[in-house]
Amino acid sequence: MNFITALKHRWRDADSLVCVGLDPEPARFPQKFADNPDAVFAFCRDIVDATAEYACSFKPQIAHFAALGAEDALARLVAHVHARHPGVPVILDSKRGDIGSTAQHYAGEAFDRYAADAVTANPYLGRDSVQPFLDRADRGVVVLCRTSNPGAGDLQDLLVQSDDGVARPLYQHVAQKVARDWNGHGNCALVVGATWPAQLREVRAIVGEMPLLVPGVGAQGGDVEAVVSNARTSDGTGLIVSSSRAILYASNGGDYTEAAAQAAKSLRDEINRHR
Ligand SMILES: O=c1ccn([C@@H]2O[C@H](COP(=O)(O)O)[C@@H](O)[C@H]2O)c(=O)[nH]1
Repeated sequence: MNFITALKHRWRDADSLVCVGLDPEPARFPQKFADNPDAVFAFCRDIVDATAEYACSFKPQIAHFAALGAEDALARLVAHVHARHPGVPVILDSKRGDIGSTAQHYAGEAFDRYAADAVTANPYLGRDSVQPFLDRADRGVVVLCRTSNPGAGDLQDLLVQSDDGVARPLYQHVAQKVARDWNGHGNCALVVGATWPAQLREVRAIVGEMPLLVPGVGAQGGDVEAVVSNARTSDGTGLIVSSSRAILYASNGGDYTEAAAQAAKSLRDEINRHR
């Protein structure tokens, strides 16, 4: 089953648009992990198992593992999700992009080494840099469009001449390109931050039913109601609303799994009240 179909099944079966972000920061782990040499894997596994019933997907962020030399933990974590929670897609957040010959290896990294169902990709180098990801029709390609960070507009809002001769902000041009030209296999999605509700609405108008990965609720302060009302599709889905720190570190005490589960459940319920 391809990524987009698996995601749709999961939206329906879990009645959830919540994506649980996996951004390990050992300094924020509960005390019980202090002497555990496999703490990164063990903590993330516990969070996965506690939150899976409320999750439409998981999103490990690769830098959080690589900076710790924990790539092996990341590979085992993805394998754990596939084995214990089949049908819950894993989106590897690596934001890769390079010339085609190197991008080929980035696609191998995400889909073969880590067995991710989808990957985030940076479109800045152009279509050929994303092509190795696009070619994997069974996997998803989640292209950066209007990111959640404060400086997103520095470049993404610059006006560029689109193919139809009209000047548009770069993020709208990216949305148009991906929806009209790059999505031949129907395996694309876009990243648009929860911190930008007006832009979410504009992107939704451009891309139709294409899934949007929306980070920025929780720790970054994005408004859930504004996200859902501006960017859901006509059937009340279309969104992968990602939250990492607010779920992972809901408690650093002995109740960390219950607190994470509660945080994921309450985000799911809040989203569902508005869709
Ligand atoms: O525009 C973007 C793209 C990716 N991210 C990533 O999402 C999570 C957000 O973490 P929170 O703790 O929920 O703030 C993190 O891994 C980012 O690298 C993003 O925030 N914005």
